[in-house]
Amino acid sequence: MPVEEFVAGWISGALGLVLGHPLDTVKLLGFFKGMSFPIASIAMVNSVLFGVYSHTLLALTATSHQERRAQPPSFTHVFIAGCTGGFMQVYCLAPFDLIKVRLQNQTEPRARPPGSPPPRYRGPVHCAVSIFQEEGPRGLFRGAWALTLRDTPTLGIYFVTYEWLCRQSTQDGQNPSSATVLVAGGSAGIASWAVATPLDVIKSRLQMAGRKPGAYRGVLDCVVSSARQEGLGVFFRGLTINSARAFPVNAVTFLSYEYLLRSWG
Ligand SMILES: CN(C)C(=N)NCCC[C@H](N)C(=O)O
Repeated sequence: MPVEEFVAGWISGALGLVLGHPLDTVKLLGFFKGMSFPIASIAMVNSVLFGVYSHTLLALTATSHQERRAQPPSFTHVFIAGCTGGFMQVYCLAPFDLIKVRLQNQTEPRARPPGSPPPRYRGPVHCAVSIFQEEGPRGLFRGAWALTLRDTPTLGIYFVTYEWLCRQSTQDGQNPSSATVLVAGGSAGIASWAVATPLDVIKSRLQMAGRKPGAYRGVLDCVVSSARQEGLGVFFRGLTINSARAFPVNAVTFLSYEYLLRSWG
């Protein structure tokens, strides 16, 4: 099995992550202060996403990455491959995403008034161990179903948007220019996050609820009670920051992914 797509996905995910670092720091209250954990986790998730996407297209169309400009796959195949990549990366992403959300929602030590109790989780590893001890192994996958609903279709949309925009401004059989890849990749990031944001809100609420008594009974219950209590606007919370971050992160991710695969021939 060719591994270049997985390696290129890992490196491009890491580069996108470094670029998104300032916005993640704002969004995540210091979670990305250290880069080693996100690089080991989110870049690995990107590697699964791009690797599975490319291998699914290979299975569906019998074309390798290099052959796909001359013989472009149909958008239906691109969508199916994107959904498959999105579905497969969820089970790798779920525990890391849960840790991120739990850390994001606790007060930063720097901001704590003197005398207040220390934060519940001391860092990503302590957070993972505590969840495992308190909620069992399944606790680490809390919110995974909402994450599956969020990522399966949205990653289909992600790759279709990218491919469609590249083909609009590229002659048949040619590779898209760097400027085209940057714009198409950034726009794919924005389009996918715009669609993903409502389920992102629900997923984060389920992840935060943990095993608390009175917590939501499931995805639907969380959707209904959030809408009843806070109105439909609740589903668009975070849309602006998600989009502002999505453009540069995904522009760089796609540019480095394409560049690496082209230079490896
Ligand atoms: C809407 N979703 C979930 C995505 N488009 N995911 C793929 C892009 C991942 C990239 N590292 C990012 O954080 O934007």
